[in-house]
Amino acid sequence: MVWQPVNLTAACPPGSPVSACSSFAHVFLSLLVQLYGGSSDQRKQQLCDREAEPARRDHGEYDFIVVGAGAAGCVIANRLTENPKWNVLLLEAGPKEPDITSVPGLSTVLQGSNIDWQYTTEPNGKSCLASGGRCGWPRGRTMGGSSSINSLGYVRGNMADYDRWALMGNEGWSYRDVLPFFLKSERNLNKDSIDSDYHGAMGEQPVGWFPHVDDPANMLVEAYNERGIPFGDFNGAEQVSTMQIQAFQVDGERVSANKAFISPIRHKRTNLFIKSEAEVTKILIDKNHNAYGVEYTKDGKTYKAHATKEVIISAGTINSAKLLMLSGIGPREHLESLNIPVIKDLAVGENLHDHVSFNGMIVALSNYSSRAVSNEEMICSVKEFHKMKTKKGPLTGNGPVMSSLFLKTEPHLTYADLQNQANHIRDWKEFLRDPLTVEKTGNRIWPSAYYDGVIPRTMDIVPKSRGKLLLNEDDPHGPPRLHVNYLGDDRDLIPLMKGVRFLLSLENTEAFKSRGAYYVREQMPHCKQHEWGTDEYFLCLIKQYTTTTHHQVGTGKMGPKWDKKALLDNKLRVYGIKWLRVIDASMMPVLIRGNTCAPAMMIAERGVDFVIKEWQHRTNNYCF
Ligand SMILES: Cc1cc2nc3c(=O)[nH]c(=O)nc-3n(C[C@H](O)[C@H](O)[C@H](O)COP(=O)(O)OP(=O)(O)OC[C@H]3O[C@@H](n4cnc5c(N)ncnc54)[C@H](O)[C@@H]3O)c2cc1C
Repeated sequence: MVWQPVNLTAACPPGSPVSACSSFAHVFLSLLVQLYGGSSDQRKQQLCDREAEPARRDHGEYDFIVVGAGAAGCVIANRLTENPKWNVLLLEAGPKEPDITSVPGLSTVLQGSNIDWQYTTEPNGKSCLASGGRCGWPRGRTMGGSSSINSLGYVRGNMADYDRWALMGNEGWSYRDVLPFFLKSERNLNKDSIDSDYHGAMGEQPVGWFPHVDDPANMLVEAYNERGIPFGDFNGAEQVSTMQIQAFQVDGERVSANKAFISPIRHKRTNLFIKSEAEVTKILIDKNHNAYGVEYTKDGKTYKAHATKEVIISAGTINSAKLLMLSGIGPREHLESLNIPVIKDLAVGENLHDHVSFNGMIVALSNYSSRAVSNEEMICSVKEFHKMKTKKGPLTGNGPVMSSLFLKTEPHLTYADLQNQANHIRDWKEFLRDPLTVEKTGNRIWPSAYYDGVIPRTMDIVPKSRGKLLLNEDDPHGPPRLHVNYLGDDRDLIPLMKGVRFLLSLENTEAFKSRGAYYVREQMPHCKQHEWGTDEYFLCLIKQYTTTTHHQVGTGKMGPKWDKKALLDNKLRVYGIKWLRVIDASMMPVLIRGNTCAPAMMIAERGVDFVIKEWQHRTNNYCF
C-alpha cells in the first residue's frame, strides 16, 4: 500500500478514553487503507511499464531538473515538457499520490500519515503554549505536494498584495502582471456564477464549488452576511465578501497539482522523467558558481543527475530553504557553525511567516443541524462512497472549512485584515475535555463530513511577526528548526481579538438562532483560570491554542539586490549562482492575504514563463 495512516498506537496516550484511541478507530483506519491505500498512478505505471515505456531513454542528463512535485513543481514540469526538445527530470521525495487524497471529506485524515512531513515549530514562549510551545506543521510529501493534502480551497489573495511586491522593487509581479498567470492554469467550472472577468476556463486545473455543502457551512456564510459582509467572489474585484470557497475539485473529487498537471502527460510525454521517493540532498554547484545538477537518494542509494540548462528548486517553503543551505547557500555564520562550506552568503530561511490563528471557540450544533453519525453509518458511508461511479453526498465536501469571509476590522482600513474559516469537530464534548489528544488523533482520522461542533477560526492575514528557519544542529539533514515566532510581535493580537468579537456576534444572527447553534461557554483546559467571554480568556486561547493556517512563506525572499534579506531576483534566480532558481511559495516577500495554493501555482506559471522565454531566446540566438 502506498498510503499509511497516522500511527494511533504512538499518538494515543495509554488508556486514553478519546474515541480515536478506541478499537473502532483502528478498524476504521484499516478500512481506509484497504479502500484507498493504493495509487491509481502506480497502477497505471505498472501497466505502461509493461506496454509502452521503452520509448523513454534515461541517461541521467536532462535539460532541466525540477526538485519537488508540489503545487509549483507539477506546473513547472508540465510547462517545460511542452517543448518536446527539452528533457525534464522531476524529483519528488514522497511516494506516488495515493487514492485517499481524492476524497475531499477525508482531507484531514492525510495529516500525520506517511504523505505528511509532520514538522513542528520551535517554542518562543508566546504561542502554542498548551502543546509545549510547539505547533504542528503538516506539509505534503507525495506527488502533488501540499496540494494533495490541503483543504482544497482556491483563494488568490488581495490584488494590492501583488502590487506591493512590485512596489518593493520586483518588476513583473503587480496584479496586472500576475493575473494572466492565474487565469492560465484555471479551469473554472462555475464561471457564470462568479466574477467572470477574473477567472480562467481553459487551464488544466479544475476549480469549482463542491457538489455538496453542509448546512453548518451555509449557516456560517449566512451569518457573516447578516453581520454586514456582502456575498461575493473574493477572488474577483472586491475581496471583502463571503462565500463558500471554490475548491480544487471536479465532481466531488480532489484534483491536486499532480492530477491536473502530471497525470495527464505522465505517459504521453517521453521527455518527462519522474522519480518519486527520490529525495534531493544537495544541489551540485561548480567552482564558477554554476548549478549543474543535484544529488539525490532513492532506495537507500545516492545518485547524481545533471542539468544542461537549469536546476529549479520547488521543494516548498521549508525544504527549499533547507536544501539551499545544505548545498552551501545560506547565512554564513549558520552554515559555518555546521561545517557546511559556504558557496554564497544569503539570507536563506529568514523572513519565515504564516497567518496565525487559534483553536478553542466551539460552536455546538443542535440535534437538528448536527452532522454527527454513528460508527456504523460512517463505515457504510465510506464504503458506499468508494463504490459510487458519480460521487455524491457529504464526503464530496469538506465539512464547514470552505465557509469563509474576508473582513476589515476597522472601517478606515483599505483592505481586509482578517479571514475566517472553520474546522469540524466530531464530538465537541470530547474535544473540550482533551483538545490536545483529539487534535493529534481524532482530527487525523475522522472524516470532516461528520461532526456535532464547529470551530470557527479567525486568521490574522497581515502578520507582523517574522521568524526564521535554521538547519537542525543535531542532524542538518533532519527536520529543520522552524522558529516561526508566532505572536512575537504583540500587534498580531489586535486583529485576532477583533475577530473574536466578530465571531461572538454571530450567535445573535437568524442563521445561528434558527438552527439552534450556540457557543459552548465552558473553558478550555489551559484557560480555566479566566472567565469565559472575557478578553483575558480569549487572549489565553490565542496564546495557548495557537495554530498554523498552513500558509508558511518567505524563506526564499524575492527582492532587489539592495535588499539584504532577498535571495532571488524578480525572475526567481538565486543571486550569485548561475542556472539556479527557486520557484515556489517560499519566494513571497510578504504573504498575500489569502490561502497559498493558487498563488503557488501562479508563481510557478509566472516563474516558468521566465525560464521558457530565456531559453527560447538563447536557443534562437546561439543554436543550443
Ligand atoms: C494541511 C494543509 C491545508 C492547506 N489548505 C490550503 C487550502 O485550502 N488552500 C490553499 O490555497 N492552500 C492550502 N494549503 C497551503 C498550500 O497547499 C501550499 O501553500 C502550497 O501547496 C505550496 O506549494 P509549494 O509548491 O510551494 O510546496 P508544496 O506543495 O508543499 O510542494 C513541495 C514538494 O516538494 C517535495 N520535496 C520537499 N523536499 C524535497 C527534496 N529534498 N527532494 C525532493 N522533493 C522534495 C515535497 O515532498 C512536496 O511534494 C494547505 C497546506 C496544508 C499542509
